[in-house]
Amino acid sequence: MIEVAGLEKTYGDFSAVVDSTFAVEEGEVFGIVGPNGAGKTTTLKTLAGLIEPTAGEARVAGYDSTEPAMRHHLGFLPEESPLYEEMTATSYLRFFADLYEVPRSVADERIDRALDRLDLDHRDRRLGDVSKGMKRKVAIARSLVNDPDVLVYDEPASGLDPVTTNSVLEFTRELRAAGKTVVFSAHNLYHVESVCDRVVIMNEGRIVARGTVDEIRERHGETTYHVYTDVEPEAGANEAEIDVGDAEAADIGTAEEVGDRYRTVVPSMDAVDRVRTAASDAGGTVVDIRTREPSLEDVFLDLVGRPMPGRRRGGGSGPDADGDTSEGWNRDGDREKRAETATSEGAE
Ligand SMILES: Nc1ncnc2c1ncn2[C@@H]1O[C@H](COP(=O)(O)OP(=O)(O)OP(=O)(O)O)[C@@H](O)[C@H]1O
Repeated sequence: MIEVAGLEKTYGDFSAVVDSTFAVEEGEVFGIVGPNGAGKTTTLKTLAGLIEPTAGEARVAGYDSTEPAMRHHLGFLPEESPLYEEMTATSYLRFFADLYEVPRSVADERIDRALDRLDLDHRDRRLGDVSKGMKRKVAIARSLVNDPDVLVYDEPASGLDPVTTNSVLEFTRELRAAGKTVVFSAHNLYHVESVCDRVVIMNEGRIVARGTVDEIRERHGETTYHVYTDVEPEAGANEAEIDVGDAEAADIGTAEEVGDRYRTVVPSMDAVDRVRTAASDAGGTVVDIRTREPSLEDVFLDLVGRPMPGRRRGGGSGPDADGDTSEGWNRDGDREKRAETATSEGAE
C-alpha cells in the first residue's frame, strides 16, 4: 500500500531524510519513531504529498505521492492541526466533506460514525471553545471524511490525557480492523508497542532499525542478568578468573549495593557463573537472578545515542540543526523501575 524507496529530502546542505526505504502492507499499522528532528514529520509529509522528495520516491495506494489523485486515498493528521475556531465540529467536518465532494447524506453518516466512535461531545459548540483532546479528535475525524485507504498520522496522541490517548489508540486498532493502512509517528514507545505491527526507528534522517518490536529487540537489544548476592562479590577473585581479552568478562563491572543485597548486572549466563564464583570466594552466595529483556526504549536509547555519519551534504557530521539528542524522547517514567516490573524472575 505504501512504498518508499531511496527517499531523500535536503534543505540546502542539510539532509532531513537520508536514503529511506520501507514498505507498508495493506491493513498494517506502521510506526515511525525517533528523537526530535529525526525526520519523522518530513517522511510523513512526503507520504501526504506536502513535501516533494529531493531524490527517491514515495508511492501511496499505487500513486506517486506528488500526484494529486493520490490524495483521494489518503487522510493526513498533521502534528499541529489548527481548526476553524468559529465552526462547530459538525459544520467543520461537513465543510471538508464538501471539499472532497462527498454527497451530504454519505458525509453525515460518516461524520456521525466517526464522532460517535471517538466519543465526541459538544458537537455543536464552536471549536474555539472545546478542549485540546476534542480538537484532536475532530482533526482525526477530518482525516476520515473522504474514507481513505491510508491514514498518515503525525503524533496522533501528543499532548492528550491518558483516557483520550487510549481512545485514540483504540481507534487506530479499529481502523486496522476495518482494513485501513495506518502510518503514524510517536514519541511514546508504549503507544507504538501497543498498536504497531511494525516499526522503523529513525535517527538523524536515517532508518537505524526496522521490524516488529520483538524483532528489533532481538536484533539490537541485549538481554541482561541482574545477579543479587548477599555479599559484595570479591572483585579480585572474580578478575583472576577472567581472560582480559574476553569482552563479556570485561562487562561484569562492579556490584551495586541495593538494600541489604548487592546487584551485579551481566550480559550472559557465563558471566552469572563468574559472579557466583566471586560471591562464593567472598563467603556469600547468589540469592536471586533476574532476567531483564531489553525494552524498545532500551534499544532506542542505544541506537540514537550513536552519532550518524554524513547527515550533512559533503560528508560532515556536525550537530543537527535542532541539537538532537535522545533527550527529545518522552521517557514517560522511570526506566529502571519499569524494567524491574517487566522482569521475569528466576530463583536460584
Ligand atoms: N523547511 C525546513 N527547512 C530546513 N530544515 C528543516 C525544514 N523542515 C525540517 N527541517 C529539519 O529537518 C530535520 C527533520 O525534521 P522533522 O520535522 O522531519 O523531524 P521530526 O523527527 O518530525 O522531529 P519532531 O519529533 O521534533 O517533530 C530537523 O532537523 C528540522 O529542523
